[in-house]
Amino acid sequence: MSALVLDGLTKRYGSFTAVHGASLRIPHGRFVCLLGPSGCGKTTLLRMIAGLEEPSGGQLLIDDRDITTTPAHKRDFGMVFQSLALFPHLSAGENIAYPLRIRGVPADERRRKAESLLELVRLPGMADRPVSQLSGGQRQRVAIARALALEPKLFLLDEPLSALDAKLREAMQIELKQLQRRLGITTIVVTHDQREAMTMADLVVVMSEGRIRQAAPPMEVYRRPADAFVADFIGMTNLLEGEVTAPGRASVPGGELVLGGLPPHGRALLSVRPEEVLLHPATTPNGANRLTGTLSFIRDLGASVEFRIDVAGREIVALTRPQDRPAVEPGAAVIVEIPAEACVVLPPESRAPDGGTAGERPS
Ligand SMILES: Nc1ncnc2c1ncn2[C@@H]1O[C@H](COP(=O)(O)OP(=O)(O)OP(=O)(O)O)[C@@H](O)[C@H]1O
Repeated sequence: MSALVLDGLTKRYGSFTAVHGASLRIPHGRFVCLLGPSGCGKTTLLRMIAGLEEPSGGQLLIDDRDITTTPAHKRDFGMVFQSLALFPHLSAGENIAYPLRIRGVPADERRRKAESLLELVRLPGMADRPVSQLSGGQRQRVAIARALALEPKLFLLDEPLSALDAKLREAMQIELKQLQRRLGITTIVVTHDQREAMTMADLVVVMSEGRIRQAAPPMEVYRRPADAFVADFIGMTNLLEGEVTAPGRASVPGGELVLGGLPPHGRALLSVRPEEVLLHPATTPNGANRLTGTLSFIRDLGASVEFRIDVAGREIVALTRPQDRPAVEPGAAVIVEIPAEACVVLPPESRAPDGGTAGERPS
């Protein structure tokens, strides 16, 4: 049984469609990140799940019960917004206890519950501290504790960490993930930050232009992107365009690749992660899946070394560990090896029109 089912959820604003038929099954206890660039419809989708936005089409089910038209306050969901929306004149404890007060929970029980929630979010003994005297990260935790006060069935967060500085944000990502694991509560977070999604999610839902492009565990989204948009949005990739010349063979700029999973004929679009690309000096014997190019740039990134290679007028990026750095210098002729198993064959029509990939040569 699925905890939450989205079945063709659609949102139209006049003639503009913000979310096109989003369908997804989210089993109990999963941590889901809705990930995509600005304007892709992730907040609209979350707001439809929360009951804050009425769908123009489709259905929403929780444990097989249709809640598409159930008002937000009857859904038993906890929400944290980017703004946090804490009451500045109340203490941390009073903020957390607020939803309990609305429900008529007696004062001593409210106090006990607020204190245990403060412990849960690692702010023990802070119940009486005015919210105005808390740091950004502490306020974040109070907002999370308040959203959890009514033991919601579903925990929904919209860019909850975006106001925090980079270091605190990373720490909070890990903390939020650990908290979710401890509670086992089904959680959906909106983010535009792919590292954040990779850190926290069991299921990454990649969206663009109002559509779900792929919903899969983080490493699957990285290793087996469903299309060029996902390949390009998650991490860095080389997109190689070619033509199928024979079964299992494709010609690409600079040579030929032998690999599985190609269409029988026509165009082929391949994604190859830079860390899978092997770089050899030009003295290495040429062979299958080896393209000849010229090394144009080397970047030492500390934990890795990045090589930019001009292959038949296209740029290919390779990444190695510093200890595996080949003895090549800019301007040298090199051989780029693309192992067959490193290639992901993508639908050719999914090529992002604006490029912006590692494989795109800057003009
Ligand atoms: N009330 C509205 N009326 C008209 N258009 C809207 C409305 N709300 C959202 N949109 C449009 O729907 C699209 C999706 O918006 P949404 O806020 O869901 O995107 P998002 O992916 O969350 O972006 P961001 O990361 O910038 O918040 C955008 O083009 C937005 O302008």
